[in-house]
Amino acid sequence: MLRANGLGKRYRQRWALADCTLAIPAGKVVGLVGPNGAGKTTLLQLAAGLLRPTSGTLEVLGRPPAVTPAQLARVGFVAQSTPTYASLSVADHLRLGAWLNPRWDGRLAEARIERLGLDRQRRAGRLSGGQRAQLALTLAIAKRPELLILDEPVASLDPLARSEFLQELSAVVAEHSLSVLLSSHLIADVERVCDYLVVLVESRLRVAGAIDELLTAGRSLEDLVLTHMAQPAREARP
Ligand SMILES: Nc1ncnc2c1ncn2[C@@H]1O[C@H](COP(=O)(O)OP(=O)(O)OP(=O)(O)O)[C@@H](O)[C@H]1O
Repeated sequence: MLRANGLGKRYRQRWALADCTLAIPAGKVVGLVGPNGAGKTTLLQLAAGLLRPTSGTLEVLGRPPAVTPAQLARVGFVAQSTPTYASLSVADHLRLGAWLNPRWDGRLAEARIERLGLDRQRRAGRLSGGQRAQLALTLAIAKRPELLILDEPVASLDPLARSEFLQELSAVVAEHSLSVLLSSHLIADVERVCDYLVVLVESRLRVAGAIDELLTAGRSLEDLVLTHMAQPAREARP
């Protein structure tokens, strides 16, 4: 799914992500966790091709990210701000999705919008934050990507919507053997849907591996993550 070698991104003097070497097998549902400012969004944006590395190399699904339209079509990305076009209606977004994406699954998109009870004629700018997030997620899933990258996908959803979204994500993964890379501060959600864990602390990779291999008998995922977060990080430099 993702192979990084000495990957780093620097803003002026500050390394947002430093010296990250990582190989995640395809088909995993990866939970990316870490404290605020640890570099999670930076890693996701590098993987989506929205940022260029300052150092090192990165391959996503075996290729450098977002270099060709074909490669772009293989990856779905929902940013933390769940961007939509404020003046376009829900129906316009679905039409736009169909027009822009070669593998667009219109039936899936329509069914999801129906189930969420979103008014197809309502402009995105008039939706609530959670409804906008659901619309953005619908567009990303209906694109039928091989890899779905989600930056804190459930942060603005109510508890029921969050639970339903995670259930649906698991179903989509099972049905379409999709890889997922998602960041979250909610360890219980990571435990529920993810089978692979990546922990970043202060711009550095702290731990990465299959969750069932990382967890020793009797230890909870929350305990494991908190222990790694609490350990002092080395100085962040490439
Ligand atoms: N455009 C930018 N310019 C300068 N510094 C940035 C920029 N984007 C991120 N940073 C810095 O890079 C570091 C990592 O930020 P990033 O957004 O990747 O963290 P995060 O783990 O996603 O945090 P959070 O959990 O709060 O969303 C932070 O110190 C942040 O201030």
